[in-house]
Amino acid sequence: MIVLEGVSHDFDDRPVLVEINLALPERRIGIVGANGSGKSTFARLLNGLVLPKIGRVLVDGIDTKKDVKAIRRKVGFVFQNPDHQIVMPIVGEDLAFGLKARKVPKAEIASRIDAALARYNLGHLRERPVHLLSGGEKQLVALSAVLVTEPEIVVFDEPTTLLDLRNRNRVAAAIDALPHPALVVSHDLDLIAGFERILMIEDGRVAADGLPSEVLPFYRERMR
Ligand SMILES: Nc1ncnc2c1ncn2[C@@H]1O[C@H](COP(=O)(O)OP(=O)(O)OP(=O)(O)O)[C@@H](O)[C@H]1O
Repeated sequence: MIVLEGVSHDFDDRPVLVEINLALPERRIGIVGANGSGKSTFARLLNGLVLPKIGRVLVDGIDTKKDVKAIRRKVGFVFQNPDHQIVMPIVGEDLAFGLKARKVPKAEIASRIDAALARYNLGHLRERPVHLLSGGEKQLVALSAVLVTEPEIVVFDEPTTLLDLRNRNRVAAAIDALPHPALVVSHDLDLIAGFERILMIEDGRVAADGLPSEVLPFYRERMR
């Protein structure tokens, strides 16, 4: 479980997150908020991409400031733009990258990549140059590259924003089918409407926290 204790963060003395206290045990948590409200920063705190200036973020009791390597192993992060995440030119190489960094044996790397690509019927893309993939394929490859490292929790930062409707639906189905607990930052309210819990961030604070049926109508009203 992820816990935030008295978390505040600023960039160049400009407050971005203020006094956040949360325990996040649910399997599906959505995070909404206006542009610039602090959602990405919040998401990045959860796997140590951002370390809080004040307070602590704990993942299964481990402080992100104390053991960021362990946190990265536990919490996978899927970026809004897969181009910011995919580092190798060929799909299979990209999936191998994180496993090599974790010193996974060669034979196991091959079988884990096969299994990860098979999950989304992407096996035929294994030798494909990344730049030839469609947006939806790229996002699913980026998700596969995270899942192949076997994280316990997955954080998504606006995973459907860049996608057309068909690809958005593929990624939504992938998130839905994921056995992992997932936290999803999104402006796509349909994507998170079936989640267990929604956090609404406003000016760096948690302005609403509850069921989608409570928080989403409130958020829609705030955005009018
Ligand atoms: N690395 C950084 N350095 C300086 N300022 C930053 C940095 N990252 C974010 N900010 C600023 O912090 C504020 C919150 O940004 P954040 O990306 O967390 O918002 P967001 O809610 O995810 O926005 P959006 O919906 O537009 O993606 C913004 O004003 C942004 O410009």
